[in-house]
Amino acid sequence: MKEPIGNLSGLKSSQINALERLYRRRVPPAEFCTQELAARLIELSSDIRRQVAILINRQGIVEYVVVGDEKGVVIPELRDYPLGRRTLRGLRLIHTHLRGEQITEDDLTDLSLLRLDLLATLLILPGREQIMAQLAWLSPAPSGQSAITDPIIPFDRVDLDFHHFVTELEAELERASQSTAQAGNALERAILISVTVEGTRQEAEDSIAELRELARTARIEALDEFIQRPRSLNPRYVMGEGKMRDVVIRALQRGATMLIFDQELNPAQIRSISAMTELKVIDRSQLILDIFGRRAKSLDGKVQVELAQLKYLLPRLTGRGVQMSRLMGGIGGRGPGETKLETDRRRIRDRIASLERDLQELSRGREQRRRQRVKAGIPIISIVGYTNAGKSTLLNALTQSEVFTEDLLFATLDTSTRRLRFPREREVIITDTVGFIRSLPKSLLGAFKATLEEMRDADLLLHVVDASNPRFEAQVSQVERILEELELGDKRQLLVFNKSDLLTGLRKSDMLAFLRVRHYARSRGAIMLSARDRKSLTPLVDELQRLFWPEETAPLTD
Ligand SMILES: Nc1nc2c(ncn2[C@@H]2O[C@H](COP(=O)(O)OP(=O)(O)OP(=O)(O)O)[C@@H](O)[C@H]2O)c(=O)[nH]1
Ligand SMILES: [Mg+2]
Repeated sequence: MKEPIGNLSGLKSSQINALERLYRRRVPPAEFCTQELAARLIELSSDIRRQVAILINRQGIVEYVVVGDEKGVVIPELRDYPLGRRTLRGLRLIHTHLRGEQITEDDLTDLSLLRLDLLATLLILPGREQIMAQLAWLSPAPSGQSAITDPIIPFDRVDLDFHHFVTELEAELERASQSTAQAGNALERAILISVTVEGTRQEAEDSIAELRELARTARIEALDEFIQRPRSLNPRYVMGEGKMRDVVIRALQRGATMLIFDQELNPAQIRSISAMTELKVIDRSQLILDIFGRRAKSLDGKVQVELAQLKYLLPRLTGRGVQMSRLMGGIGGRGPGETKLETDRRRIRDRIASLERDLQELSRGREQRRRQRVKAGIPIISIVGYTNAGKSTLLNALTQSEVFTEDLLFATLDTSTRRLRFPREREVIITDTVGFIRSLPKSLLGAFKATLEEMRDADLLLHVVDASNPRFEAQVSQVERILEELELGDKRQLLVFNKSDLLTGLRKSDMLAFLRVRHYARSRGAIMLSARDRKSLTPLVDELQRLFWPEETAPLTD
């Protein structure tokens, strides 16, 4: 037999038994609550001077009996009724108000956050005997008020065919959330959130624009964006609790399945936000990890990504099971895997240790191959740059090969190495590397280990920039900063401004922006080219030849 939940202290056992018997009640499908049940709730509630709440499922079975205090009642975690992708919980909440008060803001917050089928309060107005009721339900209108509240009326005048009502409401809510979400192959629908106390609004916007790109790469549809720039960060919710709640309600209204934060959340923040909602809560790092997880093809890449994922998750595994599973569930229910999820921290540590051994093994193999190359005395060039700059395309164009390229972030995770032949039997080795991105957490840098090793060996770093990206300056500095961090700042570098074909359009649409790019490129001695146009590569090839074989003055023949 189920027991009542909540504030039972000081209650007589007869009172507890009476509350417990509420679990035996049944409500017919057409009614939201029977007259007798309503009367009983009022009676029990005034006897114990506390609010009493019941949650009834669609079969009319009482699933939870909850006791509050005089002013309110705390709804427990509805573990057996996860929301998942449904728009409504499948539970209605009926509770008593002791002082004849109207439905409160807290009641409406419960309704919105829990996505209840219906919220009803039962009350007796002062000096009256009759049981009164007030009903509220979620509004299907995609914007504006999230709930609709009826006036208080006598219980016996409530005219509601519950089954019909809830079916219609659910269909309407479903339609409303679908109309905001585009049909497509998106795995998830997300609300993007940036909360920052540093930098300008423009910087926050640029960063969230990039987060949108990351989301697109992970096949997540971004439904909406919130940028908050509070004076100080809230330690529990990053933004203020009330604001966080508004965002969550908004997200549920729009049919979102997850919240993505542009800033890294600490474990405590992920926990408190997850306690507020069943939406998945992830941050930029986790999103990047997820993309890496999908994109890693080689054994080496896979091992490194799993390692980075586990290292990221380990300190975050202090929560209860549910939160843990949500954290590790990943996007579209993937991630390091549901089975690993139940394993405890100990097993994760073991796994980390074993992956690290694998990695060492793999790294030894790489080391050997590299040593051979160095011994052969062939110059090595590493192509580096921001993600999506066109690094792989340039490698392909230079070496006439077919490395995978795509207009998504992190198309390349595994390094590929090609030979570029020059006249007179000269050649260099060119390696393609994973793209950089801002706010790349340290734990993720480890995942680039193979790439990094390649870069250490390089005689020259070819820094490729997407000249058509409005944020190219910031991207150049990001890449330079990461290279500094990797202690590669002193390596010889050549700046290449790629996608020059797109600048013709820019010149027409935004002359000033065009001049800015050109000025910047010239002042930095960059080579302009388009990796899509092989003819435009000649200045680069000439320059490489000049750099590696300066004594030769023979003109390039190609
Ligand atoms: N218009 C134009 N598009 C280009 C040019 N070079 C590359 N692209 C496109 O830019 C996108 C990204 O190219 P990739 O070569 O995959 O970029 P990457 O730097 O290797 O990206 P990651 O591997 O994701 O870091 C692709 O859609 C390319 O077709 C260019 O010169 N002009
Ligand atoms: Mg690439």
